[in-house]
Formats: sequence, structure tokens, C-alpha cells
Amino acid sequence: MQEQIKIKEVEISSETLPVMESFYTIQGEGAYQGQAAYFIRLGGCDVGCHWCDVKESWDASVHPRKTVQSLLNEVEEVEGNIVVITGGEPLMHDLDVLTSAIQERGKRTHIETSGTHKITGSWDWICFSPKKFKRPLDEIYSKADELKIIIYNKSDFEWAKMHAERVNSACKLYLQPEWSKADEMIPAIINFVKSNPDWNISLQVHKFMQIP
Ligand SMILES: C[S@@+](CC[C@H](N)C(=O)[O-])C[C@H]1O[C@@H](n2cnc3c(N)ncnc32)[C@H](O)[C@@H]1O
Ligand SMILES: Nc1nc2[nH]cc(C(=O)O)c2c(=O)[nH]1
Ligand code: SF4
Ligand SMILES: [Mg+2]
Repeated sequence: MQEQIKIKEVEISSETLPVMESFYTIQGEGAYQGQAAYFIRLGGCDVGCHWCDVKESWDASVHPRKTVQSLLNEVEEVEGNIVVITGGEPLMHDLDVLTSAIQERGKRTHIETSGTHKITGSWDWICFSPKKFKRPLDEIYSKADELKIIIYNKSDFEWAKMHAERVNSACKLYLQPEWSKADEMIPAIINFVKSNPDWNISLQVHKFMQIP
């Protein structure tokens, strides 16, 4: 046991991840919208969405590596008990050590993912946002707590339904307008949700509030 704890401490202090930014804010999207959360944005993504709102995250090599210990110190400084790991595509990294350590400190681990890489980490909430640009892996469908489809054009509604058929029955369903198309797509999203009341609308409220 003593030996095991030692190994863990070594892993926590020596394991590093490329971090583009980390910040304490309000979760602007999905089921936890409106709640305080600490965000850790990891560098690296190989999906390539042309409308991605954080393209600066894609190249992992330009983002300095931080130790898990230093990330834990940041997380422990804030009152909020939700930690959101995002990116980039966070599942390009092994997240076992980071997420177990966050949970051991009594905080919740949430992830924002495209589901295109093997799931590592221990998660209290998985937000799965599939993309047409890279096929998700099968394992994410049974594990997702929240399915969040970005609506860029009208063809995305049928695509959304197709994914909803594959997730587990408890998974919450969200449609989120692509930011630059929001004015154009919101009327169609409203009509869709009126006809398909299992679905909810997610609006990136942090952008309206002009916060990170
Ligand atoms: C930047 S991504 C990072 C996490 C992961 N790579 C993913 O795509 O799920 C975080 C969330 O923002 C959404 N998103 C990215 N660009 C967007 C945009 N222009 N408009 C609306 N949502 C966007 C993604 O679909 C995802 O749900
Ligand atoms: N406030 C805020 N909420 C968010 N929810 C998901 C985000 C993300 O980029 O993953 C995000 C973000 O960047 N900011
Ligand atoms: S998967 Fe996520 S981070 Fe990667 S390009 Fe798409 S929206 Fe951006
Ligand atoms: Mg964002």
C-alpha cells in the first residue's frame, strides 16, 4: 500500500500534459450550463473542424507542458467543484492520473470530447460532441452522459438523430448552433426541438456574457 501511494505521488509530480490555458469560469454549454467550473484546455487535436472556435489548440507542441501536480494546485485554489477537461481533443492524452487525482480531492471530472480516441480517465460526466470530419470510436456511445451536436446547416438535424439512436437511453440530447451560423440556424433549431421534445438547446452562453 505504502509502495502504491509512493508510485502515485511520483506519477502526479512527474506526469505532464500540454496545456493551452486553464481558467475558472461558468460552464457555458450543455447540462451544466450556468455552473462554476475550472477549465483545463489541453493542446492537440487531429479532427480539423473548419468552424472550430479554438484552432490555436490544435498543435500540441506549441503549448507548454504542466505537471499534474501544478494543475491540481490550480484546481484546489477555487471554490467550484467541477473541473472540465477540454481542448483540443483531450482524449489524445492519457488522462488516468490527472482525473483520479482530481476525484481524490473531492472534485468532479467532466470532459468535452469528439470521441475519436480511446477513453482514458475516470469521469463523472462525459459530453460527447461527434464531428463529420473524423469518425468517433464505438465505445463512446454507451458511455456518453450528454450528446451535443453542433448545427452548422440543415443536414445536421438528420445526422443528430442518427447519433441519438446510438447513445444510451439516459444520455441527454443537445443541439448547439455553430456560433457564426446561430442567427440563421436558431429558428430551425427551435422548430426541431418543438417537434422532437427529447432534445434541448445549448447556446454557448459564455460568449453572450463575454467571459472565457
Ligand atoms: C473546442 S471543443 C474541444 C473538445 C472536443 N475537441 C470537442 O470538439 O468536443 C469544445 C466544444 O465546443 C464546440 N464547438 C467548437 N467550435 C464551435 C463553434 N464554432 N460553435 C459552436 N460550438 C463549437 C465543440 O463541438 C465542443 O462541444
Ligand atoms: N465558459 C465556457 N464553457 C465552455 N463549455 C465548453 C467549452 C469548451 O471550449 O470546451 C467552454 C468554454 O470554452 N468556455
Ligand atoms: S474536435 Fe473539437 S477541438 Fe478539434 S477541431 Fe473539432 S471542435 Fe475543434
Ligand atoms: Mg469553448
